[in-house]
Parts: sequence; structure tokens; C-alpha cells
Amino acid sequence: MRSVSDDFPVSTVLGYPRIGPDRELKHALEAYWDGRAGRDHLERVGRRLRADTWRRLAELGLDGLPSNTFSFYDQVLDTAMLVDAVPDRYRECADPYFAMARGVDGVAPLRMTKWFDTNYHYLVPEIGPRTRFRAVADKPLAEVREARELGHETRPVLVGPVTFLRLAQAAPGSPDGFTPVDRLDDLLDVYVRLLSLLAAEGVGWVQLDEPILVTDGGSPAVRHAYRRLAGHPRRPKLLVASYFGDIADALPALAVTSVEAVALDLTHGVPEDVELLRGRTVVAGVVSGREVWRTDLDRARALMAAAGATRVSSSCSLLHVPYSLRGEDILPGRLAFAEEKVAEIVALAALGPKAAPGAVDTGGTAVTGAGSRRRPDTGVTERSAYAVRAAAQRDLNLPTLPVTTIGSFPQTAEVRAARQAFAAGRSSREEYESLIEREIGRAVALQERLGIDVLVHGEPERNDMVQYFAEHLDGFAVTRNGWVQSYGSRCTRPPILHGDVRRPAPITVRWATYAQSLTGRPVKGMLTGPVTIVAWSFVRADRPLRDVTMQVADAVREEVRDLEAAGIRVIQVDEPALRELLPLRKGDQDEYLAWAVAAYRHATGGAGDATQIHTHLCYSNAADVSAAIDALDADVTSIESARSGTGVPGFGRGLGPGVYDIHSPRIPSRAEITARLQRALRTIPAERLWVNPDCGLKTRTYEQVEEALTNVVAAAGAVRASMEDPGHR
Ligand code: MET
Ligand SMILES: [Zn+2]
Repeated sequence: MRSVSDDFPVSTVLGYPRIGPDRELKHALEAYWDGRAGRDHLERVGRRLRADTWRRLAELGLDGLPSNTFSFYDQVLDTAMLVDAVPDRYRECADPYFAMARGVDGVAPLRMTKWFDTNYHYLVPEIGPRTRFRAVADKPLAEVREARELGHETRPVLVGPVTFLRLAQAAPGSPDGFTPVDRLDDLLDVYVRLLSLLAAEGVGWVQLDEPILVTDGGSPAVRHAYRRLAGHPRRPKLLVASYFGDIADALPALAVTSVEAVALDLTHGVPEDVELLRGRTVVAGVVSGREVWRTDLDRARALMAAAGATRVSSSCSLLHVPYSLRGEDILPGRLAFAEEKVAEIVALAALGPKAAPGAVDTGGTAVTGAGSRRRPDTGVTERSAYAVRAAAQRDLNLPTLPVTTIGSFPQTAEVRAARQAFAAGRSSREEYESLIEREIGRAVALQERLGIDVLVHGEPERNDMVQYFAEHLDGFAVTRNGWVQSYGSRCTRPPILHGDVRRPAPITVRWATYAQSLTGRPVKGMLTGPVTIVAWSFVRADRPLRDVTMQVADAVREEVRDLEAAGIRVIQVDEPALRELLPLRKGDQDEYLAWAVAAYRHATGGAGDATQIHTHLCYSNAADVSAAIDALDADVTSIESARSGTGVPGFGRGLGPGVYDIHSPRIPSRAEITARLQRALRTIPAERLWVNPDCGLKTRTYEQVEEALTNVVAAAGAVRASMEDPGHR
């Protein structure tokens, strides 16, 4: 029955970046959305990017080329289109695809959330009991044909049915207890049809991505799905790709099906029962698609040998790393981006597996006992109990329901242009810094005029809340063009944390004290927390992540101390990414949360009792980690709430559930904010309730911010007044 399929290519990648080496797709998308260019221009750019990718991969010597890894927005959204899972509210829209992605007037987009533990965000499909699935294979078929015309035979890549349903949410109005996975058999009918359409097109192999295999509890559905799909007579051969972790107990589930090939992410170690896959092709994911470091070829060959694999691939799609090192001069000899990784894969396929002579470690990548110079982390703050701190902070003289913002004020085109000019040497430091001071003055004056209680300087000097700190700390490098897709047309340029992190000099003190010099009200110093800095960087792999994070915490701690010494009484250390590094398997989560909290407490624990420490979290899902947020022990915590509509956990300390959704140009009315505050007062005592937006204001305009904050201050005033005069209730 099972046949060894030795026609699988010796070298391949599971996927490739698609935004374009110079972000061509971003620019084309934004031109199309703004009406500056037509659909045909967008299509042309897409076609050119696909052609360039296939040509480049072939030139580099890659044997198996994937197709359908291109996307105009997101591969999960593409999959919803592929099976026609388009919610009714989009069907009438002129362009349902982009309506689902971005919304149109009066129609909200699909929810967006993180793709496993990466910084890529996908759109969450809505599946209900009545969603009518239908095979719409146009896109993968078109890409197969397009590649053929260019002389390439490709392997279409589809998000697998189990992952698709597990990542979906129940459509609004679904009955209690319904989950999208209940629809697996109906969806499998459609996948059977898709596979037969691809077979009819002459496609030899299809790749079905099932990263859900590395999370808890996916095995029964996977076993069922692949028994059905593989049992179907008219289909291409199937490669099931598992990635982002150790496949663990899901491996036997796949092994009882007759899929021809399985791709394993071996960067997390070789599964103990890999033997069960004997008789089929194991594709060794030994070149990490998540890191930017050069691959240790000896170790990779040993992993191949241990897994019995002769086929080599990236551990996951290379979507998560930048295109190439061309034009970069950082860390010579140490880095590999997508193109360089492809060259490594080709080299490994030529070299073949080689059992390690002795001690090559084939376990996970986390190096144990790596001679760390770290002190043992106690996780204990040096600060007193909250009540003692609150008493010491009383002389801040804040009113009940103090109003504050999250840090950034609008980043004007003028400031961005000035930063570019300064970076390019077209203007002097004095010119640049005096412009920044002007911006700070503007933000402070506005906040005073509006009657905000705890002011911020507005962060005009920061291009990005992580990159700014990376640029001012030793141990980080920043790329010129190392863009990685975050979602849709949005890209980030993660810094590279490559060495020991040290803070050569104070970073933010100059700007915070300048702002404080302009006002008698307290100015809040603004720092990015250690977990967030690490989560949004590419991080060295030769040290355990917790040690690396503690080193960053050391640097933040020094900055906290210096701000305090310079007279800043309120300091916010943001941790919006606290949940992002949460391990995919439940069994690993507590350990992570313990060290993440310890790092935060180390960063802030040097502050005296009279210094008020704030933290901030956004991107929702905070509820999943609310015990950890509480354990951060900040005096005040602000949490996104207006957008996600979720309540926030009540801590025995200050808490500011966001009352203004800053992601939307919409201005919340005073009445609406008042209602939110009244609702918050049902669970949060007035002495602990803070009033603030969901997040920073940098993407908004000054006009919007002024109008919205006017309403925020007025609402806080109205609620205060109603509390003082109960007769008005
Ligand atoms: C993503 S959280 C952003 C926090 C930062 N202090 C800001 O206001 O922009
Ligand atoms: Zn935020």
C-alpha cells in the first residue's frame, strides 16, 4: 500500500516572502486602496513578484519550488476564499477579499490575530453551522499555470483543513457549543474536490500546512482528516507540513494515514518516534525560518541523519525573515536571510545526512548551561507592598479618575522627514533635536490645555518603540532593508539582538526631563519593557531566551533609575507583547510566564516607593495572561479595552481600561466614554480607576486627538462630579 515516494525534490522551502525585496507589494496595495492605481497595476506587480521569486529560487539551485505562497493579503484569508467561506455581509461588497481584510463603510473587517507564536497576523475566518463550503480553486490553479508558462513545475501550498478550522472562530449567531471543527467533514469534501482539480491539472505534489500539529489536542482531527484525504484515489501526492515546534503526539496520528510525505520542524529537535514515518518521505526542516542566523551545517546534517531524512527544507515558510543580505553590512558572516537560507538548503541537500561523530546535540535549540554570566533571578521586586507605595505616591496630588495617555502623540510627516534627513546626514543633530523639542512642547501644551493629569512627552524621537531602544543599546544591530510582513501591507524591520546587551548611556532621560521642565504637572517617562523588546527582535540563539531577556531588563532597570534620579516621578514600562511569546503548548506556559514576570520586575524593581510605575498592554487576549499581568505588580496598568470590548481583570492596584479605540479615526463621544467609565466603576473602585485611551496616539492626527481627548477629559470630569454629588446619579 504505502509506497516510498522518492520523487519528492531533494531541496525545497515551505514558503517564501512575498511583500517584495523593496516592498513592491506594499506600495502597489496602498496605491490600489487609495485609488492611485488600478487593479491591473496590482495584478501586474503580483505577477512580477511571483515570477521573480520562482526565477531566483531556481537560480539558487532549489529543486522543489512552491506555488500559491504568494498572497495579496494573507494566506488564511486566501484559504477562506478557496473554500468560499465568505460571510454574507461581504458578499455584496465590490471587492469581498479586501472588504474581509480591511472593512468598507459600515462593514467591519474580519478579526485579526497572531499566526501561532510569530509576529505575522492572519485574518480569523468566521465559520458557522450553515457556512456553505465550495471549492474555488482558481488561485492555486492559476499560479501552477503561471509558473509552467515560465518553465517551472511547482508544488501548490494550501493551509490544511484542520489548521484552517482550528484557527477560525464561530460565526456570530452560532448556537452555544458550536465550534468550527464541527464542520470538518463538510470541509474535507471540499478539499477532496480541490485535490482532484489539482490532480486533473497534472500537479504531482500538494503541500498542506498543518502547524496546528505542534499545539495541544490536534491529533484526532488530523488523523481523521488525512485518512480521508489520503484515501481518496484521484489526488496529487500529499506533503503534510508541521512547523513552529515539536510535533510530539501528533506524529503517530499522521503515521497511520497514507500521506506520502511529512515535513518536520527539526529545529525543535527530532521526535522520538520518527521511526513511525519509515516508508514515507521525511522532509527535514533544518534551516530555521524563524531566525536570521547562519545554519550550523554539521548539526543540520546530524538532524537529517537522526530523522532518516534525505530531503531538506526550511523549518517553516521563510515569510518570517527578510529577503536577502544584499545591501546590509552588519554582523559579517553570521547572518542568513531568505536567499542565503535557500543556498544553505541547496548545500545541505548536496552534502546529505551525516550522523554526528559523538556529541552533536539533536535536541531543541535552546542551549542549556550556556555559561551564562547572569545572576540568579529572584523574581522578587525590591519595592514595598502596594499600600506603602500608594502612600508614598500621594504627594503626586492626582485627582480621582486621573486622566493620562499611553505615550505617543501623532507622528507628523514633518518629524518623519526630519528624522530621515538627519539619518541621511542632510541635517545637523541640533536641527533635528530642536525640532523634536518643538514637537514635545506642542504635545505638552496641548495636554495642559486639555486638562490631562499625567502628561507624556509624546515620543516624537522614536521611529518605533523597540527599534529606538535597539539603536541606543549595545548588542543590537539594525538592518537597512530587513523588512518582514506583519500583516497585509504592513511590515516591520526587527532589530537583531546579537550580543551582550548593555546601555552605554541614558536613552530617554533627556526628552523626559525636557518635557517635565515645561510643566508643573507630572510627566510620565516612557520605556519599552524587556519582554516586548525581545519579542519584536531577532534574538541570539546561543543563550536561553530568559537570560537574554534578563540582560535587556538590566538595561531598562538602569534607565528607570536614571529617570527617577532626574526627577521623573511616574514611569511607564510597556509590555504589549507579554502574551506574544507564550509557548504554544500549555505545559510550557507557566515556566515562560514566570521568567517574563521576573524580567519585568527586575526592570522596574529598582524604583523607589514614591515613583509610580505604570505598565501598558494591548493587542487584546490580555485576559489569557491576567494572572501574569497582575504579577507584574505595576502601580497602574492600562489595557486595551475599547476596541476589543473585553472587560479587564480587576487588580488590587490602579487600572485603566482603554476608553478610546485609537485604531479607528472615529471620535468617541463624551456620553459613550462616560458610559464606559460608569461600567468600569462597577468592578473597579474609584480610587483605582484611571482614564486613558486603548494605546498610543501616533497613528492619529492632531485634530482627531484633540477632539477625542477633549471628550475623554470631559467624561472623566462628569463622572467625578456625579460621584461627589450622589444626588445627580
Ligand atoms: C503597542 S503599545 C504602544 C505604547 C507606546 N508607549 C505608545 O504610546 O505608542
Ligand atoms: Zn499599546
